[in-house]
Amino acid sequence: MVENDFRWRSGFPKIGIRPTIDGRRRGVRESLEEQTMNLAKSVASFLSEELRYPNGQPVECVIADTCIGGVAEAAAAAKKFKQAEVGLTITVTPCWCYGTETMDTDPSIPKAVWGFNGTGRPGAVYLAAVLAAHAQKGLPAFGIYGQDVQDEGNNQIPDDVKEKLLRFTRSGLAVAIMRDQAYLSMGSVSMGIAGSMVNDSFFQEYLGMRNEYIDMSEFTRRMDEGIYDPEEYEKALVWVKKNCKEGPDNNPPHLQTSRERKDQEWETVVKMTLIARDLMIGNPRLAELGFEEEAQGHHAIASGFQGQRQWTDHAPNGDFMETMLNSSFDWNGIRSPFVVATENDSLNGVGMLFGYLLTNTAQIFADVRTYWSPASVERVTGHKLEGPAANGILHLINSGSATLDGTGEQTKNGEPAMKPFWEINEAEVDKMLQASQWRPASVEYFRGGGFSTDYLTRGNMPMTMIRLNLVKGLGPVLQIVEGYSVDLPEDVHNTLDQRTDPTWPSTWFAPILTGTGAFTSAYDVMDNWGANHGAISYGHIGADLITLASILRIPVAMHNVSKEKIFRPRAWSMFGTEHPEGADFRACENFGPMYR
Ligand SMILES: C[C@H](O)[C@@H](O)[C@@H](O)C(=O)CO
Ligand SMILES: [Mn+2]
Repeated sequence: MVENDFRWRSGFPKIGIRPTIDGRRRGVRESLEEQTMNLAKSVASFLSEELRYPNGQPVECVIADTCIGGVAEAAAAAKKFKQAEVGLTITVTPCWCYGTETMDTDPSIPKAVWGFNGTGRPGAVYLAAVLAAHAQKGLPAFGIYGQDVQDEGNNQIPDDVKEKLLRFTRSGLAVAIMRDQAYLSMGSVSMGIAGSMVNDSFFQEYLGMRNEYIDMSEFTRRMDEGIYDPEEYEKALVWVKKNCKEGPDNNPPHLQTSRERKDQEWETVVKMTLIARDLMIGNPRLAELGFEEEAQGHHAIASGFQGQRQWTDHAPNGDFMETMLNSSFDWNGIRSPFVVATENDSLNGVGMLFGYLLTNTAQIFADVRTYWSPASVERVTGHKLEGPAANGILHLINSGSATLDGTGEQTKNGEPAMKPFWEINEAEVDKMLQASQWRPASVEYFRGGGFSTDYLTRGNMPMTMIRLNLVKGLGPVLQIVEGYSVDLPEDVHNTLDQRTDPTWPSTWFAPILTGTGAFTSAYDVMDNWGANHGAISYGHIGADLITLASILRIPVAMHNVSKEKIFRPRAWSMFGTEHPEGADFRACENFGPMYR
């Protein structure tokens, strides 16, 4: 297992914990000091036990040096947090304190307040007061308030509070980690796909991210001039020849290429993979080889490769490169996955980045290609869809690349899963490789050849598919659908798969239906989808995505997450409570993007 330290060399943001207190000395404050600080300590140790950074290390919390009873102590905490690179704050209190005097006022930091629901000196009343101040000052904050009254001195964190603390922290950390990182556009617009017209204002204002750009000719230059680590290249090629099974050539005989040509293409795609990674994150080996500038990389936490068509009309496609980088392992061993969008669809890349930062797991990039109604499946195959698939399925099939984690060959409690890299073992890597073939690319599409990743995702995985859209006049909008991957009988899959391109990776996806709106039927899900692509994450993470989107002020236009799991800043309810979806749009518009 490799911890890719170089990628994360700038470190991770920390979580600032702010114990606030009633500032009155000679009795009140003294009686609360210990309890308040203990509450902060228990939140800090709970979060560090539960959550990890993308490199697998436990998240780090920083607690203010003193309880915060007034503005001087609030300022001292803010100073300490700045030095410690705190990226989000959680204020905790068991008592009444003075709202605007103790609050965190940094507009670029996601914030939550846990007001202990006690009897003696209830923190919940401070919570209400400070959240009113946050609303009034346009600094939205999340309010956490346990359902049940706790006894004074009881520092146990109730389960409902834990769930909210985790949801806020996962989302707040995602926001803080992506901030100041870059999206690297490798190439430009692919086949007129609007998502690959990188919108730098969106990245800058909503995500706090930078944009980097290179022309795809940079790959040619680095290959021609040998700007990659030759030792790693040899190692990679040996590993690929041994572990990546080349599948049958599906091209019509007159388009099939020679063995010699295919071998050359393998060499090229392996070099492309090294080069794309080095472009994203840099590589100290390049400096040793005399390429100091290239060794720096583009500080990219996500990227996209245009591929089609200028590159793929002439050179091997990016499928191997995209798949390997998006997977949780390569020739160097098990490691955290990268985020690389196909067709440079930067908006899908952002969807993948959201899913990755919330879960630390690899993300599937796919075309949302076909809605198969139960009637069509029966007409074409004679098979009647059943179980979660009974209402129809979506064929998620990408034009040749998707993370190998998407095979579903990792397991959790015996069930197919996609896990953070530190939970994946070598046997699972082997199974993912065994379940995948590398099919010579369909030359009618990809004149330059290459190898497409071919696998079928195992069924019964809980999955969440999302799409970020940009709408002129409105801005970014997120769509979320939770569902399951589905197993089809082998012959049924083969018949349906043949209709698209059998050399590509396939996932059969059944959305969870609610019977209303966009979730009336699987057809309605597809019919409301905002674009040709979706980013798919393991697990039902819709609630975390909703929280994340609210921090970034990105409204959610469709989701099938149950009401009780939705957690947004308290001020959202000031925009209406009967129809939270409309309130979300109004709140996001009112507060505007995080960074301006
Ligand atoms: C090979 C084809 O051009 C595909 O790449 C194309 O249909 C898409 O993936 C569109 O999103
Ligand atoms: Mn596509």
